[in-house]
Amino acid sequence: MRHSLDHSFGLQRTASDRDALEGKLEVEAAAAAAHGVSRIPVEKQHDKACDDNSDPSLEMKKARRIIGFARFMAKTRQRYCVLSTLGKDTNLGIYTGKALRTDDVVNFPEIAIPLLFREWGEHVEGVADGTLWDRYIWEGEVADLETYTDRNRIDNRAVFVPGVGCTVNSVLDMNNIESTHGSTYDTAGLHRSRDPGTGAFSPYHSALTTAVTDIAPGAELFASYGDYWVPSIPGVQVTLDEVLDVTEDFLQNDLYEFVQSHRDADALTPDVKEALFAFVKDFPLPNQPFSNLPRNVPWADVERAIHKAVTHRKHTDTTTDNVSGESSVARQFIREQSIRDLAWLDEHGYCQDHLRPGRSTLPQAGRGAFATRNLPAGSVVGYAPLIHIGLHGREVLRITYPPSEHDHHVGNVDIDGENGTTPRTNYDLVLNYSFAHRNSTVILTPYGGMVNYINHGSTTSGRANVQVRWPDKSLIAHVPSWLEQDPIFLSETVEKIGLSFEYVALRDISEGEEVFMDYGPEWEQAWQTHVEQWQPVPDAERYQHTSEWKDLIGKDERGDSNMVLRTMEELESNPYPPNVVTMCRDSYRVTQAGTFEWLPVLRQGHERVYCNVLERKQYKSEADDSVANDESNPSVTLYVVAMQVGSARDNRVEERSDADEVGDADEWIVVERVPREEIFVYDRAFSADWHLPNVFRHPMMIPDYVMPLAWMNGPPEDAF
Ligand SMILES: C[S@@+](CC[C@H](N)C(=O)[O-])C[C@H]1O[C@@H](n2cnc3c(N)ncnc32)[C@H](O)[C@@H]1O
Repeated sequence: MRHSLDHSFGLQRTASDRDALEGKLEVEAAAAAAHGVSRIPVEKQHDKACDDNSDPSLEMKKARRIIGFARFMAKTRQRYCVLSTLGKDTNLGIYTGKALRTDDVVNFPEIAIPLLFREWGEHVEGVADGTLWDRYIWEGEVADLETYTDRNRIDNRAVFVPGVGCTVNSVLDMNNIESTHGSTYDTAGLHRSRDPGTGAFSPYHSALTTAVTDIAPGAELFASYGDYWVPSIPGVQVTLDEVLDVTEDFLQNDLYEFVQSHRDADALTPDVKEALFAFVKDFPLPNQPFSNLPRNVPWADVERAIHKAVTHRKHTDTTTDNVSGESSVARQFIREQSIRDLAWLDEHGYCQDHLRPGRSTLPQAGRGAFATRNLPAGSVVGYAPLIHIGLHGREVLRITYPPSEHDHHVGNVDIDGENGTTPRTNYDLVLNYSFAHRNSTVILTPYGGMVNYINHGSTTSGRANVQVRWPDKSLIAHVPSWLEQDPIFLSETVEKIGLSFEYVALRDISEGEEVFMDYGPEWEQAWQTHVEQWQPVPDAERYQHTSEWKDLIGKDERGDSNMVLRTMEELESNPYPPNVVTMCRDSYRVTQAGTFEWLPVLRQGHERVYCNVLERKQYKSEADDSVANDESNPSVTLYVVAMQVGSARDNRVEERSDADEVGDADEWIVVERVPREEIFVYDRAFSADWHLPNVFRHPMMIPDYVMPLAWMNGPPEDAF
């Protein structure tokens, strides 16, 4: 047994303590929501940098989410990461140890680590190493990442969100949780003008997951990954709606019908029916619809349930052959079987909420992991399955920055000079969250809840209070024999996870204490060298991410989208930070007078063009041409902008066959009457801290005491 329910922080408080705390947090959360302290609403996440809005239903939604989180904080109790009950127990799953109500927050907010080494939706065929990663990549939009090109807002950004989002199973129309989109951009107080830790950790946080329905204690959590995502990943353990429909159709229209139509046959005894059912369930050929048939349930029970469903359907719906939804017997059994006994979870599961995130006590480290309860020496405080790369991790994780017209803004110059030809390379940020060994090509990235927040503290200094170890038995995500296989095996085994770390307390850890592990002497040496040699990039003082900058420039009571944008003339004396751009869609019409006027956007495309504000004009209304000169009359502000329409044609270059049609990127036109909400304020592509050329990159080192001999295939050519 790894831990006891009685160790739960929540249970140590009296019921009235808890209620009082819960009430207090709810009040605080509601107050925070009322003051607009919140995350970016889901509906607006595609255009994060520009606007929020004050739609009351969104405010309600925000407030409910915050209250949900407050409830979660007040009722901290264990959640688990254990075998899935689905199918044949072949993948991990997450269970709740406590009852959840709709909108409750399920977990502590997770980190979101942006990825450049792999694009969203890019499932590379035939490349073994790194392919396993395809299953753990989310669309960058999920965490509100800045785009990778300024002008196209849907380029394939990718993000890694460890924890619940990586472990949860999907039974598509049965989802009971939902990952909340968006993130909080938080550099933990570090700035590129003074801090060597800048860009060495991810600034994107708060990937919350919320319950979309009431959930019983012990129930497995299911998310919907989206039907469109799943088929592109071979063998992924997701049950599609349509597969469940086939299962249901087989159960009700084939098996049940067959049994009914032969019910007078002497040979069809109860034993024969059970044998027939068992045969189909364990059909020797891989067949997903059959593998979703109710397991560990006798046919007699299934038959009774189908009978009930069929009778119910006859009474309620005589016109369609509806076998999904409420009357779906397969779904009903999956739901029932996915609830585990709490004692069983306690015995077999790994608690995922012993740790919570917070700002590290180490000034340059960013955020860290803190104990949510007293954790005794020897107890498992965290658990993480590991995404492995066997042979070519150093190549896979090495990224090349595309030369772009904005490189000089972020110090991202080609190494040959500003107009040179050799693009800059670096390791992707996720390397800092991965383990490697000096004498091996193997790279392991943990995806358990909260463990990615654990910072380095050396054993010699006495700061380290946890260490990693291999689980001592076979688990769904840990196959001990892999520790005896060589890196070639790991590089070829890309269809499943087979390695996990346990994070074990080296001594008693008190509630609230920061948790540290020893990343190894090489890491410590590399960090010291980095700090000694670090220099800020040119013009660093002027950098401000838009998430902070928008607040500073001021907003009126209607919210960010009404932030007054500066004209080019005003910018001369009061410039934006160099990383900020203004953009809009190239949507305009030519007036009879031959001028250009904004046309309300019909094409909701994702392409943008650069624009510069020339003038702000007051009109009586958006539809009214007359300029308002009476200050006391209500009026709207519309913008006159210079729009770089040539760049829009550049955007479409690839789609054109005739190169002559391509316009001049320097072609600018003046467009009148552009509403404020159609001008977007963005961070330039590649301007965020983690793209800087002077950032620290180093993996944590796999400790020698856990490093399998079989993996030591010699020092890699490209050492870190
Ligand atoms: C696995 S992450 C730990 C979580 C990270 N602090 C965060 O905010 O996401 C490793 C990175 O954290 C930072 N870090 C960890 N321990 C540190 C230490 N002792 N001193 C400075 N930075 C540290 C470094 O940027 C390192 O590359």
